Amino acid sequence: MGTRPDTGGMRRAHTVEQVRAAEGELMARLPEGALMQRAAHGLAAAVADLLGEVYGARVRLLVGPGDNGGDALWAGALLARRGAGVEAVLLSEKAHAEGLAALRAAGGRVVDSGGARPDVVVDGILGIGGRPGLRENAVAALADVAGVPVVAVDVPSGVEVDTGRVDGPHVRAHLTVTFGTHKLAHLVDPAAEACGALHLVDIGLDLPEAALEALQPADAGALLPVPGPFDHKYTRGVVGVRAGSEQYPGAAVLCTSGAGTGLAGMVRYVGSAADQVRAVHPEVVVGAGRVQAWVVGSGGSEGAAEALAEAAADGVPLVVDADAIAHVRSLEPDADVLITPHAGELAALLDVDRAEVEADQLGYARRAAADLGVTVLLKGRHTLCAAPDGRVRVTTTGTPWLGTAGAGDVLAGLCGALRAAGLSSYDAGSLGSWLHGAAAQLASDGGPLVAARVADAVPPVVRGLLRSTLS
Ligand SMILES: NC(=O)C1=CN([C@@H]2O[C@H](COP(=O)(O)OP(=O)(O)OC[C@H]3O[C@@H](n4cnc5c(N)ncnc54)[C@H](OP(=O)(O)O)[C@@H]3O)[C@@H](O)[C@H]2O)[C@@H](O)CC1
Ligand SMILES: Nc1ncnc2c1ncn2[C@@H]1O[C@H](COP(=O)(O)OP(=O)(O)O)[C@@H](O)[C@H]1O
Ligand SMILES: [K+]
Repeated sequence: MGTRPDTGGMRRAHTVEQVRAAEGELMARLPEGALMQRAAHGLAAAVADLLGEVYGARVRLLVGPGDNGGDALWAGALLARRGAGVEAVLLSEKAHAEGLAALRAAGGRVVDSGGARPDVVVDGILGIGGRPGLRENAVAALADVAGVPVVAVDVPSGVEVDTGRVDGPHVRAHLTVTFGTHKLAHLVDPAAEACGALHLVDIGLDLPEAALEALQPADAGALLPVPGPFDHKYTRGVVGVRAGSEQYPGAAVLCTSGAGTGLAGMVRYVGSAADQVRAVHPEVVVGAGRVQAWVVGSGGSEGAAEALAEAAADGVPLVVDADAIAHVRSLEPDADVLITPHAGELAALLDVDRAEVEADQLGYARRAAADLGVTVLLKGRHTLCAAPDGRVRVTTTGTPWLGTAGAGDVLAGLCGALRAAGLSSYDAGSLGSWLHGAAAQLASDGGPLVAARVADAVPPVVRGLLRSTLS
C-alpha cells in the first residue's frame, strides 16, 4: 500500500517517472477514473477544511489542459454540491471533459477571469505533466486573485517537479494537496517554499524506493546513539574539534558546544582558542589525542588548510566546515568526509555563482557528492544531505531565526559528535541537521535566538525523542 499521509514514518518523495509507473500499475486494476475520484475527494475535503464553511463560499478554479485541471473540476463539482459557488476559469483550449461536465451538472459555472473576489483559489493549471513556467493568461488570472489563499493541486503550477527549481512564473500556494506520495518539489527549495503547507492524500499507490527522504521524529529517534549499560566515554566515541582562530575564537566555543551536547563520550579541542573553550566548557579535553572523528574548519581562517591536513593524518572520519571546505580536494580519495557548506561555500568550491547553487540545490548537492566522493550537507532553509552513492535526505525542521551567526559552527560540532558515536556520515549529517533544526525551534519558540542557545536545546530535544521512542 502507498505512502501514508503526513503523520508517522519517514516522509518520502518520488520522481514523476516513479509516480507515473505506480499510477499506471494501479489504474490497470481499477475502474476508469477511480484514481482521479480519490484525488478529487481528498482535494475537496482539504479545500473544505480551509474554508471552514463550504455553503455560500466562493471558489475559483484555475483550470489547465490536463488531468491536474480534471482534479480541480471534479473537486469543484463536489464543493458545488455542498453549496459553494464554484467558478472555473479555463486557461487552455482543452479542459478535462468529464470534469467540466460534472462541474456544470453540479451548478458550477465557467467564467472569464476577473469578477468578484473569491474566498479561495484552486490551482489546477499544471501538475506533474507541467513544464516550468506559466503562460501569460495564467499569470494574468493569478494576478486577478492576488492575496486570495491558493490551494495548489498536486504541485504549485510552474515549478519544476523533479528538481525543485523555479525558473519562471509559478504559483505561490497557501496549501498544496498532493496525491500518493510527495514529489521532490514539495521538499526541495526554492519550490518547497512555494508549496505552503503540505497535505498528502493516500490514493493507494505501491511505490518503489524513494528518491528523497525527510526524517520524521520517529526516524530521528531510531538513529540516535544511546549508551548501553557497559558503555564508557571512549566506547561512546571521542570527537575532536580543530576550529577557531585568533580572529574567530568564538567559533571554537560554539563548535565545541555542538560537539558537547552529550551525544559523544568526550570532546577534545586543538587550536588557538583553548583558553576560551576551557572557560565555557570545562569538560573539554585540550590537546591532541585519539579521536573517532575530527571536526575541522569552523572559524579556522588561514589556519584551516593546516588544521585539515593534521586532522586527516589520523585517518579517522572528518566533518569539514567553513574555511576548511575549500581544501577538501587535498584529502585522500578514500577519506570518509562530510562537508557542511552553505550555498556560498559550495559555490566557491565548485567555482560557480552562489545564485546558481541556490536555484538548483538538489542538483549541486548531488553532483558535488558524486564528483568529490564526499557526503555533502548543503545548509539552507531545507538543508540537504547528499551521499556519494546518490541517496539524499532533506531537513524540514528549523526556523528562519536559525539564520544567525555561529549556528553553522554548532551544527558542525553536533555532526562530528554523531560521527564519533558511530553513525555514518550520511546519518550523522542528516540527523545532526534534524536535531539542530528541532533545537532551534525549541530555543526560538517563535522569537529570536543566538547560536549558543541552539546547542543548549539539543539535550531536551533528544530527551523528548527518547521518551516518545520508549513510550
Ligand atoms: N495519472 C494519474 O493516475 C493521476 C493523476 N492525477 C492528476 O493528474 C496530474 C497530471 O496530469 P497530466 O499528466 O494530464 O498533466 P498536467 O500537469 O495536468 O498537464 C499537462 C498538460 O499541460 C501542458 N503543459 C505543460 N507545461 C505547460 C506550460 N508550462 N504551460 C502551458 N501548458 C503546459 C501539456 O502540454 P504538452 O506537453 O502536451 O504540450 C499537457 O497538455 C497530476 O499532477 C494529478 O493532479 C490525479 O488525478 C491522480 C491520478
Ligand atoms: N531561513 C532559514 N531557515 C532555516 N534555517 C536557516 C535559514 N537560514 C540559515 N539557516 C540555518 O542556519 C545555519 C547557518 O549556518 P552558517 O551559514 O554556516 O552560519 P555561520 O557560518 O554563521 O555559523 C545553517 O544550519 C542553516 O541551515
Ligand atoms: K497545480
